[in-house]
Amino acid sequence: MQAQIPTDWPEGTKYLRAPSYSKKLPKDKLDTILLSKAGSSSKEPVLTTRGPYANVKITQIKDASHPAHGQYGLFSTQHLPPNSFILPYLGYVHDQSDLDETSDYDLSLDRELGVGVDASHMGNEARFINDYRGISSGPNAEFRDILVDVGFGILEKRMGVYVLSAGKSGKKAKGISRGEEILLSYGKGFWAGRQSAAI
Ligand SMILES: C[S@@+](CC[C@H](N)C(=O)[O-])C[C@H]1O[C@@H](n2cnc3c(N)ncnc32)[C@H](O)[C@@H]1O
Repeated sequence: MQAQIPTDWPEGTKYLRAPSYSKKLPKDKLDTILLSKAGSSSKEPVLTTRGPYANVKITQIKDASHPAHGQYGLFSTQHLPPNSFILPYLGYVHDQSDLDETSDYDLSLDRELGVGVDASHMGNEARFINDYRGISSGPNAEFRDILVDVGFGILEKRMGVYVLSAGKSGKKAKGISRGEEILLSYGKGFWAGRQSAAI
């Protein structure tokens, strides 16, 4: 039986159900990502999760006023309550010795160790989440550290995408409505980097 992949998944990009580790990642860095369940006292939530994700849909953007018109975005297929987990951000886990500086899909996993997750050639639905700038007044989702129980007594450190907490604003209290685009903040650094690359 062929394993399922999401509708509209791009040809030539590998669909991942778990992170793919660079062979150049040294053991001491790997040991900060793959933790023993028995010895772990981490505060992060421990989840079990595996794609494809039915709560989201990869959709081509047809609205000409959308800044990523013609590209893809990630939309919800159901109401997603405030503070709820949506999906993990999967990709190629690497350090600075194995970095693609041209990637627009590279997310930091551990800033101190210089470890990132690059979803340019392989990843899951999360690689399609756009930045809110020019689309909405703010993001409706954010990255949070998570631990995933991968069995064999191992917890794997990943980045998870969560719906923003309700906060004080009435808008955020609704969470993400069915059919709404999921939007993150990539951070100003992402756009500043693109600007300097274009010069
Ligand atoms: C991680 S990808 C997001 C998915 C991408 N739209 C796709 O179809 O593969 C990041 C790229 O999406 C585009 N993008 C994301 N948010 C955007 C925004 N607010 N305005 C313009 N382009 C955006 C940019 O081309 C950026 O380099």
